[in-house]
Amino acid sequence: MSKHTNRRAGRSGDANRDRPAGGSGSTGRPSGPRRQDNRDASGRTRNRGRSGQGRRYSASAPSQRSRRADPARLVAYEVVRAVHAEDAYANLVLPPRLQRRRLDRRDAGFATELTYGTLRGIGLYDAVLAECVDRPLAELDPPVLDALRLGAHQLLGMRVPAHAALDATVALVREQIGAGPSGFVNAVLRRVSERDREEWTETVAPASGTDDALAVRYSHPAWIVRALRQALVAHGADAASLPALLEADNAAPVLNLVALPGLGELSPVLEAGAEPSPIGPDAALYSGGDAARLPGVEAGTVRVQDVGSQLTARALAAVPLSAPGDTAAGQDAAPAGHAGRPGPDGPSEHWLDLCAGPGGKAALLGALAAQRGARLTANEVSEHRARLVEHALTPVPSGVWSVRHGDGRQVGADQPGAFDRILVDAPCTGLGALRRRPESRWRRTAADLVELTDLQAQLLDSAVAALAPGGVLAYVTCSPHPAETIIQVQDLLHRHDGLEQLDAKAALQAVAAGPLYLPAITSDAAPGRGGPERVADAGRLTAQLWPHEHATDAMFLALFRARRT
Ligand SMILES: C[S@@+](CC[C@H](N)C(=O)[O-])C[C@H]1O[C@@H](n2cnc3c(N)ncnc32)[C@H](O)[C@@H]1O
Repeated sequence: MSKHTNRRAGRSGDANRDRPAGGSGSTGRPSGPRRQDNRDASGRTRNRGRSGQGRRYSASAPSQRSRRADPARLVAYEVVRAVHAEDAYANLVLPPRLQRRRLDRRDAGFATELTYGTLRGIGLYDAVLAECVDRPLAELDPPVLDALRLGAHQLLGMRVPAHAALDATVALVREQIGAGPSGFVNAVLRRVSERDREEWTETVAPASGTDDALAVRYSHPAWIVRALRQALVAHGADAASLPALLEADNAAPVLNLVALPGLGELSPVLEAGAEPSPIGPDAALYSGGDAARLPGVEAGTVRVQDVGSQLTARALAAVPLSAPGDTAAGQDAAPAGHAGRPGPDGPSEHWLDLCAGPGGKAALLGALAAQRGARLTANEVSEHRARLVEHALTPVPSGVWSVRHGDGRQVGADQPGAFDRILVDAPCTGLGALRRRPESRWRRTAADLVELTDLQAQLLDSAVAALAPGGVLAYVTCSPHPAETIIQVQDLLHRHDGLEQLDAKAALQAVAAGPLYLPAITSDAAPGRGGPERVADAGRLTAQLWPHEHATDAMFLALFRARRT
């Protein structure tokens, strides 16, 4: 037993469940029943106010009634609770709560970092807390556990001075949960504050450890650590960069912006303090806080969008189609100067975004289509997200685009051979965008892969059916998982002889504003489906971006052209 385990707070079998061991720091006893169901019918945890609905504590010990939760920490607490008790998404519930509490920019920044950092860091913080509490964390009241996690992040992730982190968290617990647990929380956080982050990390997850230790150290589920290791190898990257990738997942991403081609202006955004992106054309990086105040953002002509996403959409728009009579297009993916412009007599191109919601890539494709004289159909299965796509496309001239609300798997049957360029930005595990969705790593399971890869394959088959002869298909995921990327591509080529794979690395580099590091995949690293060379070697022509390498989401791109027979 480590030095710390015998100083754990709270004793098994203690009559007062959330009371710290040894009594030090205890500020009161629970006044309500010892254990009751503490969730209401909607899954919300309640500890105050209603009889028969969970543990109740006195709101505050008399001597401490004046100490209130500060609004920034209260917002973070409410959001973390909503994520855990109601399956809410932090990025959706945080902004309205920041507004409701009227937090100024500084406090809003603090609340955001506290919320997101706590949610990302739960793996490490729970391992630390488990060293400080003498019962399984699952036995703690969920609101108390969340308050401890918020305290741990302030102490170990935000370098808030220990006295401030403790006082403020204890005041929050006293106000929101009750005086009894506040003593317990105080005692546990004191134990946490006895070591800094490095010391705690070495204690709970030694650096020389296995993938399981890496999982704790970098606060990822172990199955995701293993999947990301496999993904790095499969995509030709260095497996030794795994810690850097995991660390990048834990950093708040800098805001990425794009000025829609022909519609938005980047220079006012740069004048407002944004930096030009080194790799995205007409793209900028902004660390100055609320993007809504930047010129063009409210009008939707400048949009918040990951630069990796931007590049994949631009690559699809730029690759040449093959013209009638052109049978030797090969893997040429260099952009044609006038790709997509209507020929003197021919009809304009028709583009399809098969899985368009919420509309980030559709907006960029719509703007590019408008410049090229092409039309865009943006399809989305969810009605709510289809409305978001319409909203995203509002700045694009109305004759250019239309939104289709329906299952993408039907489009191939409904409109065979109708589209010249198709984007399949498929629903995926999102393992490449973990930094953006702080709670998602804890919600996903390896079992999700089965359903998602099946859906991806069906959407791809539909897209192939909807592709015109000579037309181009882009398959994009925000996951580098081999099953969702290279293996999915191999299976697609296996099913469709008429597809010719294009060089996605070349296509991505051709549209980028600066050099991209896109390592070659050696055949021994490629995950195997075997089969003919065009299938077995399919990974070689795909492109994978990485957060730790390109400061983008881990976007995957594969490109195909429908052969003319
Ligand atoms: C990765 S997101 C697309 C992101 C989008 N391209 C963007 O840049 O904003 C995948 C989308 O596919 C949608 N989707 C899921 N199943 C679908 C289906 N069967 N047909 C069409 N869309 C589907 C989801 O609702 C989700 O909006």
